[in-house]
Amino acid sequence: MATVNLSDYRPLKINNASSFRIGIVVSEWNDFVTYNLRDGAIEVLKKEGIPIDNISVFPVPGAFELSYASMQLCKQGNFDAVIAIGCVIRGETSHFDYVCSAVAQGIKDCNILSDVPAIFCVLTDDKKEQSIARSGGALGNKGVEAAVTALQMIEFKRNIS
Ligand SMILES: Nc1c(NC[C@H](O)[C@H](O)[C@H](O)CO)[nH]c(=O)[nH]c1=O
Ligand SMILES: CC(=O)[C@@H](O)COP(=O)(O)O
Repeated sequence: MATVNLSDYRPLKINNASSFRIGIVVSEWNDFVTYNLRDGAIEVLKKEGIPIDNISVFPVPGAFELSYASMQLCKQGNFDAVIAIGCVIRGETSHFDYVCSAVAQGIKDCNILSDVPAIFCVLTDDKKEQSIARSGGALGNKGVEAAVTALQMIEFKRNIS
């Protein structure tokens, strides 16, 4: 299968990006993946003009905890967008399904129940190799895509205000 880098993007050139404040919640489970997602996101935010002091990173134990932490940040009102970063890799039991479903619903709830865009940057993979490929490997970096999405959603919100 041809490798497709899903993270190629053209600079967004967003107006007033220097005023944007971004919260990043990153789970430490599978940190060999989540830290690469985090770094990919931060690289894009800096490229697009977000001052590093406007980017706040908050670690949590696992993907399941992303919901609580992201909701807290969204409701706090100090950020223009929150990016939830995690990596869930299937094990032997159905625990994978419960964790993935819970965090997807939890981040969705942040969008519905708060006024702050919450970006779902959680890999839900069957194999470790799939996660590696999507966190700076042959298939790009989902953290890059999440950062682009965050900026686009902030601009969306400002355009409708
Ligand atoms: N197996 C993975 C987990 N499991 C831990 C849960 O996310 C959670 O921390 C625990 O159930 C306590 O509430 N977390 C991941 O992020 N990735 C996994 O592969
Ligand atoms: C996604 C998980 O929680 C997973 O790592 C748990 O592994 P297992 O299903 O083998 O207990």
